[in-house]
Amino acid sequence: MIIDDEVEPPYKKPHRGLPEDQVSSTGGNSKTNVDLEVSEPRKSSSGTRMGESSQSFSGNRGKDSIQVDEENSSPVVLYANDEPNDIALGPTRRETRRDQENGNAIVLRGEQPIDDHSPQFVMLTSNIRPGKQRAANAYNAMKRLGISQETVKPVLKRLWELYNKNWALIEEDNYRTLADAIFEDADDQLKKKKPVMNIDDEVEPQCKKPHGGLPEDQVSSTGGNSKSNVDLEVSEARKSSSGTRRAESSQSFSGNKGKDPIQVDEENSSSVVLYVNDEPNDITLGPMRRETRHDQESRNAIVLRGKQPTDHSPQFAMPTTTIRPGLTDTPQHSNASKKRKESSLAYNPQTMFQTKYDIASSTCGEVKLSLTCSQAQGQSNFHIPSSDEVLNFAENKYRKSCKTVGPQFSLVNLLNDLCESYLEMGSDLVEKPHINRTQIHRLLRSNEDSKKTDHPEGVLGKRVASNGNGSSVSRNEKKRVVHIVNDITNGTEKVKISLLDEIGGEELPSYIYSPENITYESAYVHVSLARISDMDCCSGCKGDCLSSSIPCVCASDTGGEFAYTLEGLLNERFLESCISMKSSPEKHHQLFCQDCPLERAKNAQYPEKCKGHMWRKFIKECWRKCGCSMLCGNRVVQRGITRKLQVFLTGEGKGWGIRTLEELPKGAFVCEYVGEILTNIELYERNKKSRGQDKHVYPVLLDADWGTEGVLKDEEALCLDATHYGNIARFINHRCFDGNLLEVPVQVETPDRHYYHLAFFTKRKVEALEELTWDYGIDFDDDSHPIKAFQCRCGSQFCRGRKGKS
Ligand SMILES: C[S@@+](CC[C@H](N)C(=O)[O-])C[C@H]1O[C@@H](n2cnc3c(N)ncnc32)[C@H](O)[C@@H]1O
Repeated sequence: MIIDDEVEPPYKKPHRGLPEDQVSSTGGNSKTNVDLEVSEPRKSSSGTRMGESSQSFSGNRGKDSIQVDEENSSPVVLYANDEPNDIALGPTRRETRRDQENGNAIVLRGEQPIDDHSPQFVMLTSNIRPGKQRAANAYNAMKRLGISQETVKPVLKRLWELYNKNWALIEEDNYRTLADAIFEDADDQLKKKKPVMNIDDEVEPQCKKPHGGLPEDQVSSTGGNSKSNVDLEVSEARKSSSGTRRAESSQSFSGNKGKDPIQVDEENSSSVVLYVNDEPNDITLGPMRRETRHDQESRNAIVLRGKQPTDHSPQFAMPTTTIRPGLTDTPQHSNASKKRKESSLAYNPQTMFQTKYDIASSTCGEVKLSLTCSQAQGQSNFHIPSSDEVLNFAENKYRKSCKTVGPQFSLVNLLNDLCESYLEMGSDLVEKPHINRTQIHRLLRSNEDSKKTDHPEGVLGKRVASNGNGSSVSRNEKKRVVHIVNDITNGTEKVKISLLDEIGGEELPSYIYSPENITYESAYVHVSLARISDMDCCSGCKGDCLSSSIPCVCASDTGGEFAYTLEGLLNERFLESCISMKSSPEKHHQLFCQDCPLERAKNAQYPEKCKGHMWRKFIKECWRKCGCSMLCGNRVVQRGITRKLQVFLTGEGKGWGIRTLEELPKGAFVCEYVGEILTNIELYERNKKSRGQDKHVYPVLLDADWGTEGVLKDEEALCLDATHYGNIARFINHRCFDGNLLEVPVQVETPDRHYYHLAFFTKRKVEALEELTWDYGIDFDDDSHPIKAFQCRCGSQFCRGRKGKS
């Protein structure tokens, strides 16, 4: 293979994440298909073919990972040192390295490594496959934060799928989302992993598993103590007192506020008990029970307070824990500590925050965690605050930000918050350095913008220098919290539906995901085979009713023509007529009840006259008594969600919304509206109780058939309320007139039209990543309507609710 120095490098700007001036590539064009490589400087004489010693990012370390087009290729060989798990955030050596033999190739510039752990980057090869290259870029960016490729890989893959293979979204803000996802992952792992080990036994062999959730190489160990260290230990409240002494200067948090701590270190220690309920913690979304629990024995508690549980509240999920001064550096643990320390330099959020922690788990479900927070080191004006001071401060902070234990609870974050509080309390600075994700984001961005350093502390240092007070982050600055939930359906739908908050600042929605409607209490929903007459079903059909030349009886309600096409879309004629009915109801039938259940619910004694309900076309699907298969083309809504959808934070003052991750053709079924089936009376009762205080409202009326029969009984006048139980449709926002979805009543199991399914279909082709919206049909001037009006921010030129209620 010939290396041609003269040839224009194909990738001039190899890496979005790396400052351009730090990486350059030479080398010629080639057809070489090269996996991203990191290799030792090699003795290879060819200089062209990657030898045995090369390591590829695709995981085949030590193997020959590239295919070289012998004739045309000239790979750029890039070297990185072979230190595993290095801290990536250290200043790096400014240097240029070359493949000695071929005189080409890698040019890596950076600063001198401060120590042996400094990684060196990496790599560009000519004609790297774009996907691979972008993956490698991502690995690089993360590596610079000390996150190993092994850790990044699964998260990156997940994000990549989540974003529908859209690399740009992953690369945005210098991989901020990726970094966040890795954090979340680590948090999740921490939460999920059941601790194992009797914490009372402090002998070395029982601390085999250093960390409840992270792989061993991701757990760091505290080094020595310093005056500014904070050591937190998390374990079951216990009586043990042996082997737990730490150096005199170590400081522990105490939650017991003046009461006797759980004595561990007789001289210096005090303990904190964190109580969180102990149900499995995998309910991602749901109203949360916030509670305070005390350990009877120890009388010590960090109190996580919040609202009283509601009827709908699932419980969340952490083992009972105690925080107390360090155990991990005791002689008994020294081997394990050492081992952990050796491997602690891989990904570890705490390393990023300059905070280290030791975690050990026991066979009886306890976790011991020691946290060292070292930002305070070197701050001349730092004093060690009292434990009570810190706890009060942290508790207040939590109260203010409503950070109660919920689905997003993370022990690591909590500990980190405590550390931050410690720093804030201990520092005399007006503005304090919050070393948190916000900081990391800023650092990432700063890295990209300034292209000056790989070292976040370097950036910090400059900022510190710039304002002269040791800090760059305003205390009041709003924290940016980015959430990613992989599947909000908790596996109840056939497809996963992710949730993404790229903006931050919004709590995760609080409700229970339900894929199907469920009666709350009094609603009359009678589903039985006996109610389905022969005229209502096609018991003689087989297979797919749509494939028959003569439509079966199930099409009779839709004029002898099925509502669906062979492609599974809503029939154009049917769709257009529904759209027309909705957009100009006056031209079509308005139905008026003799005795309107809505008005009755408002005023039972003197109900006002019915204001009218829009008459709708129904789709009647094949159902249980029909002979066709579940794959029949006339069973679309009942097969459930099939499209790739995502809940996202809209950032337009509308709260969460839904978007599609794939292009949707016109007439595509998206989802149905699922909630609790309530009577109107029940809905009014709920509204009365909430007194309009709820931020968002989630009811829809099932009034498509009101007024066609005589007087509807209260238990037959129904609505769906997705406030507490609902599916993804609860997130669909309103848009005046030109929303891209249309709601259509669908009969799926009963001919009774007072209960039906409300299904959403696209009114037109919808592009990937477009928000999905429908017109709620709100009268923004009607204050008495059960679906409360809001100040509309739909952005439509036809908006009729801009001046509505705020
Ligand atoms: C069914 S929920 C939709 C999901 C909601 N955005 C959320 O975050 O949970 C309806 C509520 O969303 C908000 N909303 C929906 N469409 C809106 C719009 N066009 N402008 C402002 N707020 C809107 C209103 O608060 C409304 O009560």
